[in-house]
Amino acid sequence: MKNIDTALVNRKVEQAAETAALTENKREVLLECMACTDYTTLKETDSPHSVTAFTNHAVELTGQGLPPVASICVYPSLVDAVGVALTGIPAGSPAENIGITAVCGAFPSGQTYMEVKMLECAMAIENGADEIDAVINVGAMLSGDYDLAESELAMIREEIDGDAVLKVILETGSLADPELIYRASMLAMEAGADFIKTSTGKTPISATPAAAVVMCRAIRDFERSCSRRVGIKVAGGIRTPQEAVLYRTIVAQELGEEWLTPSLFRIGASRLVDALAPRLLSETV
Ligand SMILES: O=C[C@H](O)COP(=O)(O)O
Repeated sequence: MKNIDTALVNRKVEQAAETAALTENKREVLLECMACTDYTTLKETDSPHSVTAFTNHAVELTGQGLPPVASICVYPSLVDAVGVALTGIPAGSPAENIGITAVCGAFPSGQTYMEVKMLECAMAIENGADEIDAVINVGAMLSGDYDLAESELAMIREEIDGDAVLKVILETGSLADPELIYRASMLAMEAGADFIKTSTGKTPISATPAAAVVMCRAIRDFERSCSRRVGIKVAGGIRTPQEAVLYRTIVAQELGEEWLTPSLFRIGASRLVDALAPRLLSETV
């Protein structure tokens, strides 16, 4: 078990906060945060009609000169509605690059049969999902049954094969212990995750800067030992441009500027775009 120096993690967060404060009003930084956002709607009230309007809004923002978000993130049953809303985008439009993320595997609890989880992933992909966000077996992690947690993720990886990007949600607020967050990060990457993601956004504690630092350290160690780059997605409770810039700064500080691309860094958020877009459109930054 890796020993995590919590005092060092806290110093890293403070250091990132100081750097972030210098860049949080820079237009190019905010544009980059927008391009790395998985624009998310995960509400019990969502419907084909509401996610169509949600998707159209993201597309319209590109027409006003803002970058396309990385993906639209929805429940699996709404993937096809997003797909329909995205078809018909003229070739060459920046909005063409918007992907579709489906939260799968009995999101957010993950508490169902493996067969159901795998079927849900397969159906989401069949309906047009490019990316799957699936939660780790948090109960298994907390009970010390790490082999079970890893083998379940490996089964999901095998099910989706190379047909979609796999983001594994660690639910860091529930794992709480930094050493357990590090271990969960490592086993998710060993099971084949393309990204590790902090949280579902459905628990009392979601993304925290300290958890992001620990995950970045695991990503760095994993790359050193396995020569594979894994992305990080921070998600849950991120509403303001300042928060987004803090996470971006943590990623740059811990992993390097080369991680600041949608293929290695995502911000999962339902409200961030509504805060970023007016500022960027009013050109006050
Ligand atoms: O996966 C993304 C999260 O559910 C988004 O959480 P949020 O609604 O707090 O932004």
